[in-house]
Amino acid sequence: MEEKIAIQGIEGSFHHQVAREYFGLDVLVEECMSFGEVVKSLTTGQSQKAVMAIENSIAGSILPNYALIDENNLKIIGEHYIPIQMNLMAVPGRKIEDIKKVFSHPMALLQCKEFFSNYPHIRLVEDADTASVAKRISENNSQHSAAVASQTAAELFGLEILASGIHTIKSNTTRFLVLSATEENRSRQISPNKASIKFVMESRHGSLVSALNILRDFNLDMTKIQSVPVIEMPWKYAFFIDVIFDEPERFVRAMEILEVMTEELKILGTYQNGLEALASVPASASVAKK
Ligand SMILES: O=C(O)C(=O)C[C@]1(C(=O)O)C=C[C@@H](O)C=C1
Repeated sequence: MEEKIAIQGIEGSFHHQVAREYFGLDVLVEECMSFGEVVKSLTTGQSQKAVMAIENSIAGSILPNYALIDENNLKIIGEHYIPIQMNLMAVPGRKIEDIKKVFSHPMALLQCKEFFSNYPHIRLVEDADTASVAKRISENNSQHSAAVASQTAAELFGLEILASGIHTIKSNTTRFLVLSATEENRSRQISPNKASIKFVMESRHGSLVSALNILRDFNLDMTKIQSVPVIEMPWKYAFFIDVIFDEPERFVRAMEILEVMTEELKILGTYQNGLEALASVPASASVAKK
């Protein structure tokens, strides 16, 4: 059976771009219209792996995705970063003054807030993904609506770009996780140098600092810490932490100690640090047309 990769969005979305860069140009994707659907596709075995955005350098973390990964016991088997270039597009011949509504994925709209503050006559409407709104505007020949999406989406669906590079900070980057329902389903057998963990601690003076000191003692370099509320227990938090390391044995030893110190410790996955690969990608790289 050919391996299927669940993505949020359709062909021409940023998730699609990631799937093609990570798995190869002829990757077989399962298009899902929400992150919940992506997870369902994995847990029901419809897809073997998935790509899921987790944070953006302008808009921040996608917190519900941490909960989805955790609650469904998904494994993080890789990560991939891409530079994100946002463009405003409409059917050919339209001007920005003609546009009354702009549709896109919520994270995409957040990344362009500053641009739209100059156009108060435009209403921003959240939608499933960047590419599907571009497709719909094209199919309906909408005269007063526009989409925020990639240049690839404009090319795929025959739209004209009214303004390019409209994201607030030019070095806009999104980090995506590669997920699987089982640990065995790894795609790359290279030894891991990054890990994502989650822990919950008793809330007492200095408990988080003691846990972080263990990471430091074992030379684990923390690249991210995210607190997420524990839903059943108001004002209690789970900490999601990413670390990079040179020696996997040090990671294993640190986890043995953290296991004892915490109420709950979960290793969400060990994988290859994707930032090293980003350094070699040109800023304008995008999905080639099929
Ligand atoms: O709508 C898309 O094209 C997506 O792939 C979704 C998504 C996201 O989930 O953050 C991906 C990257 C960008 O940061 C904006 C939107």
